[in-house]
Amino acid sequence: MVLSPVLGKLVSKRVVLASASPRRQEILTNVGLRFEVVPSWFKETLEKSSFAAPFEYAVETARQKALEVANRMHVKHMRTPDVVIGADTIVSVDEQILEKPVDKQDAYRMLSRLNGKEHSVFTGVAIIHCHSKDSKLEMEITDFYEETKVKFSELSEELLWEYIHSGEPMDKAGGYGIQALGGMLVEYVHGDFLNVVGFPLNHFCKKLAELYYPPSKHNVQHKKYDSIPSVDTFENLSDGESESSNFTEHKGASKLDSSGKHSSGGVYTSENSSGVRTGFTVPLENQNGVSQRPPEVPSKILELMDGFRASKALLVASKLKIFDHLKHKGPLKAVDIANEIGTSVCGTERLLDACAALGLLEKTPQGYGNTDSVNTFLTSDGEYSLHGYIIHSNDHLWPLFTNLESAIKEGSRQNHRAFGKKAEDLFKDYYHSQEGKQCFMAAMHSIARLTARDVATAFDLSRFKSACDLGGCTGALARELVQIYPNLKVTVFDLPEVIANISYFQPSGQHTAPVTFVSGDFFKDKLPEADLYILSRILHDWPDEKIHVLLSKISALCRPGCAILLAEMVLDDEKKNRSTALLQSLNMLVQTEGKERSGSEYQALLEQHGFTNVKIRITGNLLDVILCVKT
Ligand SMILES: O=c1[nH]cc([C@@H]2O[C@H](COP(=O)(O)OP(=O)(O)OP(=O)(O)O)[C@@H](O)[C@H]2O)c(=O)[nH]1
Repeated sequence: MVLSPVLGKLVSKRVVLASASPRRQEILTNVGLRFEVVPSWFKETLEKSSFAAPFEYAVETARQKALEVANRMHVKHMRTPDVVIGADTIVSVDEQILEKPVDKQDAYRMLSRLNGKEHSVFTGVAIIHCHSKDSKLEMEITDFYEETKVKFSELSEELLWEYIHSGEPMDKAGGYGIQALGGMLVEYVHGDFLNVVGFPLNHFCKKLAELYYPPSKHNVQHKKYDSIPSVDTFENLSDGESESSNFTEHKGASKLDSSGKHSSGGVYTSENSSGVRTGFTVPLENQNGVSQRPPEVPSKILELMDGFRASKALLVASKLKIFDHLKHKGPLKAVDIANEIGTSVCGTERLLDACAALGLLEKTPQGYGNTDSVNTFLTSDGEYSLHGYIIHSNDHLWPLFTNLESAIKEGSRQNHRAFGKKAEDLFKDYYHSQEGKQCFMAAMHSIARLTARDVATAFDLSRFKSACDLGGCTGALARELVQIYPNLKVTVFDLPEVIANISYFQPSGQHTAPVTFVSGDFFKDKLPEADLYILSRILHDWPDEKIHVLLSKISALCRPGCAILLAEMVLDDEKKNRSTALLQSLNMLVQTEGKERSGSEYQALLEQHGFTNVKIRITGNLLDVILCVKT
């Protein structure tokens, strides 16, 4: 994820959002931040006239909200959080500060003031880093604000009252919610939209970047409410990490005692002349006597270098069903999990700690527990479980990938090296045992479940009466299609050994229109007739020659107006951008004669068989979708 180097810094920390605002919770949850919500009890009653500018009021209120929560959590429960985030949003118009209206009349007064005019929305944000030392709370506080200008249209009295009666204004600064009905009142927005909604996410990420990757000294801004430091892209930041890069001290953060007062002296780590935090400085000179510093740590390279370790930790934890145990019995201590699954305590503890540090598990004094996304995607019984694909990756793809070097040298698949036998046909290899068959089907099923909605809705398919999903395996996509298009009759066509095993994957107790299953080999046997032929993750298994055989068979059955829907990872034409798809192409190299292709390559293949009007949708999910029509 693009922002992960910055937000990743918070993954292992206990983060608390000191706000009851559902909008702030949503904005931060949407970017994957995990935090507890502890609404602040601070009353927003600071004397407005004592602040020189409206933003100072918002910043101070945000600070007080966050300080109240940090102190309360430390004193009351002795559960000191690592980071507390507070925020306060106000509207400023004609030198007046507007907060949330107290009643409908108040909302009317506010909205009348804003009517037909431009106003400013300020959100003040405070980020407090807490440390408990000798049971005393030490805090380092960073604050900032963001301003967005919003202009209201000229609105009639009637419209204002209609809006007020909707109830929406009551818990919103300035008496409107730009993200909902209030959006209709707004003529323009200059600046960060989310700032108006209640949380300036962009500035927050930049502030984190500034805190965790301090700029070199000549860039440091000293003014209290100075401009945002320039950070080009978050992903390019070197995180210079190792464990020592946890927040220590930075320009712009002031050290506070538990009363919120600034204290002198402190825990500053030293900064060398280039602003790099070090414990001590080693002078380095090259042969010419010019002093040199080693280059910044290449975090992206290090991450890739070690990526296989993280993958394997995830695969092994899944294989050992650790996530399943934690879902049903967690939180559990390492020793209890080790006893449950029959593993060593020392090894299990290391694996659990690694999974926690990777953000998969939560580690608390009660033990280890799953995060929400692990419950959804990594346990074997989750509706959108990837467990099947993970086991396939561990047992099948991993051994193949260990032979990638040979695959590159030889340009061919490596089943013989990985599994000690000559590869026949891709599917014969998988289906040689009942276990292999079910493992492969579970893998395909889990990807199909996760992608089916996006594939089915990438284009409007409502004009088609019948569809045939060639190689449709367990019917996961077919079922999604009949749900979305109730008039569509869908047939799944797959090998007899697949059809014989579909009962394991049928949903229980769901009353959806039935899907028909027909067994056969799409290269050899007669295909069912249909208006729409679906090939989801099929063409990438095969070389061009085989694809031509299949497409010509389909083309022969298609009348004009019939269509083909492909679901594949589509490469960009220059083959340089989509790393997931490019890595998938290596995955096809180690095990098949197929490959991933670009949109133009698919278009060329399809057009040779009379399928034109090729449209491509990049879904943002694992599979992209191509629709083309027989002319
Ligand atoms: O367009 C929109 N403008 C503002 C909002 C919401 O308004 C409130 C602002 O109030 P405040 O900053 O005091 O925050 P509270 O909701 O009281 O929560 P705290 O516990 O943090 O004090 C805020 O919720 C904005 O989201 C909006 O929704 N749309």
